[in-house]
Amino acid sequence: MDILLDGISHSYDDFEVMRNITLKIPDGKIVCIVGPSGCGKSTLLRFIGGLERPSSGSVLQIGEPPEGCLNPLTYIFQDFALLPWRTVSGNISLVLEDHGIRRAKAQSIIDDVLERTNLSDFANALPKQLSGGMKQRVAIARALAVNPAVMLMDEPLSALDSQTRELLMDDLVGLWTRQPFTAVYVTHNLAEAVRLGHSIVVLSRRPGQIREVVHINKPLAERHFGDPDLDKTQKHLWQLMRDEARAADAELLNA
Ligand SMILES: Nc1ncnc2c1ncn2[C@@H]1O[C@H](COP(=O)(O)OP(=O)(O)OP(=O)(O)O)[C@@H](O)[C@H]1O
Repeated sequence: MDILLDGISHSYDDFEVMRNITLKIPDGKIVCIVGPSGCGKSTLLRFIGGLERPSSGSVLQIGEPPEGCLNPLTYIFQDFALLPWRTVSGNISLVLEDHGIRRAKAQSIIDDVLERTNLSDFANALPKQLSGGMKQRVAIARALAVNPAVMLMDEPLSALDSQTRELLMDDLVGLWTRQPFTAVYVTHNLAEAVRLGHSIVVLSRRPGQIREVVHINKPLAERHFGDPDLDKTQKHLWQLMRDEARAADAELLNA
């Protein structure tokens, strides 16, 4: 299923947040969204997820969700959002219970997503026993369990230290390579964007408008830490963003 954002503009009363965003999220691709603080990245994600409606323009779903999809648009947040009293398995089974899926069918889905996220040995652990990186793996496994059409990822790695972020990026690349998924991935981190994005949308400061969409053709599995091509793209992204980020920073300070 593709998602098309068609001419999205939004204001909160007379506070204009974004202007005329038109963008396609193609099936099976990861689209990263970067831009200075306050340019409307999370707001755009809420529009795609249907949690809020834009003042004008529309979010169109083109085509059918994948077979067995329980929840077409599924969020992954930076704070993991796990229930502390439920085990890893229990946290995943919760989203299946919501859809009336229990017992053997639920167990086979849980086993599959735990295996795909290398969590099989931690099925009975409680969140408090897990590191931040492991908790985020559980959140990813939980999202995969509903076989979403599109994963909406809002700064999913930003609560983690840099080594753990590297490991999780490798995991996401491995997951995508084994079974491509569609994602909109909001991040402040340009290194994440060039490692994970098939395309990277650079927004201007508020009101957020698309400044440029950068496409990266190198397969995800061939992108590595310190890759000179990626470094070049990252520098280009930073050049696009630097002045906007500085202006946005000053704007927030003066608000
Ligand atoms: N419900 C709301 N009511 C009023 N203003 C809002 C609301 N939600 C967001 N905003 C404002 O809209 C602007 C865009 O917010 P948003 O959180 O989407 O930006 P962002 O690009 O994700 O920011 P950051 O990178 O800092 O997370 C901000 O100025 C924010 O204060």
